[in-house]
Amino acid sequence: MSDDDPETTGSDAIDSDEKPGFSSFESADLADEESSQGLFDDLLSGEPIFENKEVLRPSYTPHELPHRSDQINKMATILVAALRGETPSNILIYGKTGTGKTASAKFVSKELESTSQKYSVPCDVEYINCEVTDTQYRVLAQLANKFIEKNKARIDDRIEGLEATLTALDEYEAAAETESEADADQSGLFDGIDDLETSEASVGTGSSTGDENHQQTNESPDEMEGSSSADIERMPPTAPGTAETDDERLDADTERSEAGDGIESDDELPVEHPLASTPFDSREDVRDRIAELEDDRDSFEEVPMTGWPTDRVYSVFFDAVDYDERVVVIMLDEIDKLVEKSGDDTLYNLSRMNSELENSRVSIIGISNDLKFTDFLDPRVKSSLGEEEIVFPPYDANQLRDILEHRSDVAFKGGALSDDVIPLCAAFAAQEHGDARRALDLLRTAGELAERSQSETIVEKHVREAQDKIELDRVVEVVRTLPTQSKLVLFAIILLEKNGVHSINTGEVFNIYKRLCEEIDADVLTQRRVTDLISELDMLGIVNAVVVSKGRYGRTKEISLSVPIDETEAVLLSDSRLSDIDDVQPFVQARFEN
Ligand SMILES: Nc1ncnc2c1ncn2[C@@H]1O[C@H](COP(=O)(O)OP(=O)(O)OP(=O)(O)O)[C@@H](O)[C@H]1O
Repeated sequence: MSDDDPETTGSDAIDSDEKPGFSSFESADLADEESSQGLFDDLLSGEPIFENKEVLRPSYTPHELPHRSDQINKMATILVAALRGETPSNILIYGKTGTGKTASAKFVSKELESTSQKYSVPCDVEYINCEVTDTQYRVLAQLANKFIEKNKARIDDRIEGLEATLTALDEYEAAAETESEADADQSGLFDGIDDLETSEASVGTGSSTGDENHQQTNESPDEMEGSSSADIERMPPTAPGTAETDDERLDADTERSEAGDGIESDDELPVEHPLASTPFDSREDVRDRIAELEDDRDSFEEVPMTGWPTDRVYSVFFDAVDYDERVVVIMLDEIDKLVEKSGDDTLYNLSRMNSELENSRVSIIGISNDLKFTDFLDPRVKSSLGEEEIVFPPYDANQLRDILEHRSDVAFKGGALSDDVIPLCAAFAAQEHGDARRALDLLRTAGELAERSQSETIVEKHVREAQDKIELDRVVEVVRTLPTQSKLVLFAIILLEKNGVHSINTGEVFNIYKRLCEEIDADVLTQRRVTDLISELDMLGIVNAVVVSKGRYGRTKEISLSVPIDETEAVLLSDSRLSDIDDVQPFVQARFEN
């Protein structure tokens, strides 16, 4: 069938349906074709620069991670314990943003899961981004629900397997019965002298059956066993009787009968009783187990995203993890955000779980770009979590070049990059702090800018423009999402700078800030709190605040703006609460003049 078929059918159906709306839409289409202004034509006609832009996006997980083999190997050496059924040490991964921590950890966990499947060792890896899931309740609820889901899926698989066993058992018994009947018929056919007792015995599991068969075929018991074993080996165990002769079937039954109670134990005999390699003795046992599993499945109650007491959530999570024998690796990315937002209770609970778990074992991988976050941890949590530490150093320009070259082969059309583009992107990102994400962003943005300007190749100019654009986008985003109080503090600094004040100090900022608050009826924070907000702006890279000593007058902060003043002011004024503040300009000016 061609791809076009459904479309053709679709439009036919529309016509015959006599829907005036659709018909006129179709004719409008034709009209548009003629009257099109070519808005998109020009853009489409330019040879696109990208072959596959997606590989430059942060969401893309690369198959190779150049310059991270040491860290990846170290993680693998620690986590291999999980594949041996042991508990791997907890790992803390540190490194600045964009140094490949998440990508490497995800790569290793993917390998771990696939190897565990290959060797049928139960091992689960769960990834949680604590920037999004930042409270103990949410972390535990998310983990609980993931494990409940996994448990349910495993239970369903098991039930399916047990139901298949029951079906096999039905078939097996039906086949056995048919053979016994055939046996009875044949006994009659042969010479009509077999006594009733013998043919009855062949229906059941009596050990005389074999002798009966041997008599029927006039073969010695030894010859009989030899030929039947070979034939049985070719038979599928779940479908007895499909490809075998009646004699072979009888032979198989004979063997089973000799093994006692219908369950085969002889290794040489491949047609097994469906329960032979199971822990079950009877159909009833299997049914009981299915009912038990169904009860288990129904007993799992998903945790709502709010509303339960945390200890209940923990207990559901605990039971869900311990339901099966397995090693569980919990990966907490941006773990510092979790500690910052809600303390170290979650980590405390997770790290002491192993002493209480009966079936499973838990190991934690924490990922952080804040090297100091462990200072806020309870010493017990700190030592348990940091059993192994792996540091991801920033990439240097050469390493970033390698990373970009790997990606650009797939991302761009041949010849789309001029020679200096990758080195420049790498150099810019290395200057920043060796951030591969930034380098990839730069390359992608440079490509987009080149595409937009209908250029056939990306050149140095595009990279520089991309650098400015990314920086501005970042500032705009950071400023736009600041809380109102921080916006007011920042606006105070902007007004001071605009009025030519250099070496701005906290007192000056506070005075203007106070005035601005009054203008828009906002609460006025204390000077100490305003000092904290200035430090936060400094950390975000929006202002630069250096502490300078003023001799016997003590120390003070000198503040200056680190971002483009006009664009930042424009973003602040786009906030509806702050937009009136423009009017206070004369007032601010007046304060400087006296
Ligand atoms: N060695 C590498 N090879 C290829 N791509 C890499 C490498 N290191 C990082 N990257 C890419 O850089 C981007 C950022 O990497 P990643 O998310 O792993 O950084 P991170 O250290 O976890 O940063 P953050 O702390 O900000 O989360 C991703 O797109 C990733 O694919």
